[in-house]
Amino acid sequence: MVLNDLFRTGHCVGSIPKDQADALLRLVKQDTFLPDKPGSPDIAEWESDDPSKNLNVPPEYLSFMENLGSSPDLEHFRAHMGDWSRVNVMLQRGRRGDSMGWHHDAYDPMHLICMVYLSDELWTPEDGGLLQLGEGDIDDMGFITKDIHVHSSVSPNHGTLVWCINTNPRWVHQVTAINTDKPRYTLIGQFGYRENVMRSTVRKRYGEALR
Ligand SMILES: O=C(O)CCC(=O)C(=O)O
Ligand SMILES: [Fe+2]
Repeated sequence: MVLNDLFRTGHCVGSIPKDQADALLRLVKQDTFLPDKPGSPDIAEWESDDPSKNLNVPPEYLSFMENLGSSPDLEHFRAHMGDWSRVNVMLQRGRRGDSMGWHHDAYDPMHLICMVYLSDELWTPEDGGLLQLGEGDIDDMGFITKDIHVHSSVSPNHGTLVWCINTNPRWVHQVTAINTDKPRYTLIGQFGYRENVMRSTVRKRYGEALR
């Protein structure tokens, strides 16, 4: 965890050990994915619409994320706010043509999120599927408006780990269109507090259409 990067730009980029990435990729390849909206990545069948209420995360993924959340790298956060009492996990498979527009993870009010990429093949920028991390002005609802300044573009290579602060709605991310037949796997972790999740009225605030 590079605190300067994280607090200057809202994100930082690192990696997980190769043996852990290899073990996760083996699991992911055996998983079943269901289609989401056209143009959006497929989602693991064990996911739920409300990640904070999902009790069906396979234990191998959950334990990996719980370990990541308790790593010394995150001590700064836990010193301020206490140990995470809720860890969400999601898994997605993007394919050619899929993309995701600029957003922060407003669909669940968790404090810190991470993305872990898993792949057998090497990704180049020409393959698309870049995770872009940016910043821009927001409207009164906390949604990004326009003129996003892109801080980083990250290819989804095996073992890459990206941390994002999810409490500042100016810090957003998107996924550019995938231009290759390589499957693009993302394991997503969200770290926060059960109390906040239970009290959340996200759909009341942002509307029922929110994912
Ligand atoms: O797959 C990625 O790189 C990003 C996924 C994401 O932003 C999300 O599911 O909210
Ligand atoms: Fe996201």
